[in-house]
Amino acid sequence: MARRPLPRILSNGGAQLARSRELARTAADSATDVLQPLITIARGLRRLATAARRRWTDTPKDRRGALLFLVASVVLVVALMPYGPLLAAIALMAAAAWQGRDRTPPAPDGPDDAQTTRLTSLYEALVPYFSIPDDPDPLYVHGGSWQKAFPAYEFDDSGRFSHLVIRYPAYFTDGEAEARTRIEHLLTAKAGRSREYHYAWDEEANHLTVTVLAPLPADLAAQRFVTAPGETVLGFTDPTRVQRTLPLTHGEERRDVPPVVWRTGVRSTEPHLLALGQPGTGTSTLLRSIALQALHHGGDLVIVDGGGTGEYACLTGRDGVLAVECGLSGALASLEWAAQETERRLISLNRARQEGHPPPEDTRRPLWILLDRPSAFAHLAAAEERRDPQSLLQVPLRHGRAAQVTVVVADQLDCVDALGDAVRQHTRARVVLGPATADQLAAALGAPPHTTPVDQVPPGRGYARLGTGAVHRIQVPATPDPYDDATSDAHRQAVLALLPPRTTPADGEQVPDGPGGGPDPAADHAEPEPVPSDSATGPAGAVAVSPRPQAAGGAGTPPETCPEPSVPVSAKWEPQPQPQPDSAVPTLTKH
Ligand SMILES: Nc1ncnc2c1ncn2[C@@H]1O[C@H](COP(=O)(O)OP(=O)(O)OP(=O)(O)O)[C@@H](O)[C@H]1O
Repeated sequence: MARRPLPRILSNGGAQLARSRELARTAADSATDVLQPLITIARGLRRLATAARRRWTDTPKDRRGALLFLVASVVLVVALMPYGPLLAAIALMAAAAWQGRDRTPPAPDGPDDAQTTRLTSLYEALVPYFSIPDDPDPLYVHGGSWQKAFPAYEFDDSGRFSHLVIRYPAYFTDGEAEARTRIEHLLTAKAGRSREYHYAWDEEANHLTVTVLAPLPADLAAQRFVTAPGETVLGFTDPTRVQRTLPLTHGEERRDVPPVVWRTGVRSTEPHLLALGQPGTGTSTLLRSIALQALHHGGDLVIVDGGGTGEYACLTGRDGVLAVECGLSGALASLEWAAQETERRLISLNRARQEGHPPPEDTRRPLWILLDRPSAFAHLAAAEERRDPQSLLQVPLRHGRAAQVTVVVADQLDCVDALGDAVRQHTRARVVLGPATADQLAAALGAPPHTTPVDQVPPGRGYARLGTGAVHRIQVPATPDPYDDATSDAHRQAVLALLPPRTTPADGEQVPDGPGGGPDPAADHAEPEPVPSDSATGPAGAVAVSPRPQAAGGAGTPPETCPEPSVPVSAKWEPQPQPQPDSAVPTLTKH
């Protein structure tokens, strides 16, 4: 079915709203400036009236007559004097202006004692890093003054730094990543490890600006995101690094949140994605979130789950989901079909181009291949002397972009050695979730983040980098498995609402229904059916790989443990330039 574009107000409504709010705020500020004298006099008159009323109530009743007589006499004298009423009005306005003045005490000029102690201790800690014995006029010296070293600082209500500008001597090697990292670690320790900091090095001015980052919202649930076809929201980030915002609902509330949007398709510069993380940090949740968005935009999905824990059962048999595979045979069959389908699309596209026709209809529907923990299959395939399913990703990874085929791989950080070369070289969009060392982040993303990772992070929190772009902090929207008992009801309903309807079964075919409308996990432990060899059958037509429920620990289910790495445990992964036009891709290579 043809899709109509979103109305303009929905596609860029967030930006318009933000602009209108900004205009309203500017207008209110200007009006307040112009009306400030009137506001002051009105406030003073109110204070004078309150004081007069208090005086009247405090006066004993037997003296009120005399007081009233005195006031009446003064009013009479003023009224009879030449220019008396005018002078009285001027005097009243002056008194009101004086009474109505802003009486908030001015902020103290310098830091208080506790703040001075913090600044002094930080200065002393930096001395060994920012001084050399031969410096005739050292900026940093033991017992020296911090005033010249810290030109700007701010503290929060708890007395900790919220913003700090640090000057450093020109001979400090701020171009070296190691030297910077040393300073950043020291500052993180001194300013409090429980928060995240952004470090901006100004190499021209020899200034380092440290800013405390507000925690990313961790309560955003899966929902329909206002995005165009070909755009996938990976998560949400800081407003400073992203211009665009998305309107999100959170219960009754509406918020505009800056997203990290990944673009796929023929014009994408990062057509495939690799998500890494420690176990339980939310990589499967990210894949589920991507799957729901892909289905919403009319994509076809092949899901291969090496974890074998049935986390994608909710997608089985849904419109657009071609297969959800947990066993090795099923994974091999599905990926073989996906590789053939990519080739078929390429041939068809090429033929159409040569004949001067537009791309054929059956090559336009996006095909998504989602692989969770392929490293588990690598181990199993080696044990059974069968083909590693990852080897079948070569064609989709290399040529998928032109054929609207997108590959998303998720695996554990410790199992990165088991990922094939093609996966490492062709996944230019990268996400790392959960705790990770600075080295692991730099190796996986191809560049270190400008913020320090914190020790305790909620699930779904991490970093994302699209190609050679900036490294973003990211929080993945909560998209839990709706069939998991631990999932809250609100989150379950949110995910269920996003699932497409079930595929109408072909004649005689049964799509099993389990509890809660889901598939029966015990219904199929058998090896999958052979894949039709005729790959020219488009996914939009007859389903190439018939939907089947998840195997839950059957003979073909891969082990849940991570396979032994094929190189020593100390093996290190580092970014390596590619010998291709897209050579800036962060690749992970063995040492
Ligand atoms: N973005 C998120 N927001 C809220 N909760 C999340 C988020 N991501 C994951 N979780 C929760 O964290 C737990 C682990 O998530 P998930 O299964 O996606 O992790 P994983 O990295 O795939 O781990 P494993 O490989 O062990 O399955 C689940 O309970 C899930 O609901």
